[in-house]
Amino acid sequence: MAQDLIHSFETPQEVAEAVANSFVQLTNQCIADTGSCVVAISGGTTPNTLFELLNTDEYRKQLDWERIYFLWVDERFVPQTNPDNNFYRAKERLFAYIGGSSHFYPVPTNGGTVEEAAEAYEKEVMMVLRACEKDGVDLALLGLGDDGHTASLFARSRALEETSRAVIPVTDGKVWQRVSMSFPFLAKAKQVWFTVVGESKAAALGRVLRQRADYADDTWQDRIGHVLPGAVLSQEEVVWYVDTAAKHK
Ligand SMILES: O=C1O[C@H](COP(=O)(O)O)[C@@H](O)[C@H](O)[C@H]1O
Repeated sequence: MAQDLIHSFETPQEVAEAVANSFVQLTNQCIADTGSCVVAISGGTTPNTLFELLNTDEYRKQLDWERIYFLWVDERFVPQTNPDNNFYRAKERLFAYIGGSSHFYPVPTNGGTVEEAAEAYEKEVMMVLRACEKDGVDLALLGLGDDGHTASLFARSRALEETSRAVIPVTDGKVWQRVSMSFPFLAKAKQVWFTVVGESKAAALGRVLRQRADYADDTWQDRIGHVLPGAVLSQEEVVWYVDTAAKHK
């Protein structure tokens, strides 16, 4: 039976500090056990504070940057110079500073079509996993939209019908065309952590947590179509880092 472990904090800053501390512990343990740690980072603005924290002296020196491989859970199909691009935000806050000592793999969005970008990114993701001798990411750091979407997997999207591909183009999501890791792929993540902050998320978080409790005995496949995307993943344990404003309802 799947279980949700919910860590609540007063402020978004405290949430980010808790995630950063767990991130240090998990990546170091994973590297000690397997020689590497493959992390898939959420899109959106919520991870901004985490990126900034990881780029402080305190955290920079606690992380084994050369053995952490950063992938993106999802990306908006806009050039990497566009402030709406998820990699752009992470680069401005973290990767431009960490530079050569880290391995990071942004989604290729600077040309071609969204379908080509998804195909190319899937190959890259598989190449990283092969090199690290893993069949899924060690950690998926996810967020939650006001509408209950996670990654770029939206309720009623065709993307939810995917059964085999790891990375897919999403052309029926919101605002942009997008590239996203699929549920079949995210279902193989060893650890799943959600970070959810702000009052605008309260209604979606409340619904998602209720659905997760109602469907706790169901597989992720059986949940599709019945629950919001944030309630689909059914790893044995899913960890939530939330602030008071998001947990309010
Ligand atoms: O579009 C997206 O939205 C969610 C939430 O974004 P945020 O800006 O509220 O943090 C995000 O988790 C997802 O990865 C992203 O593509």
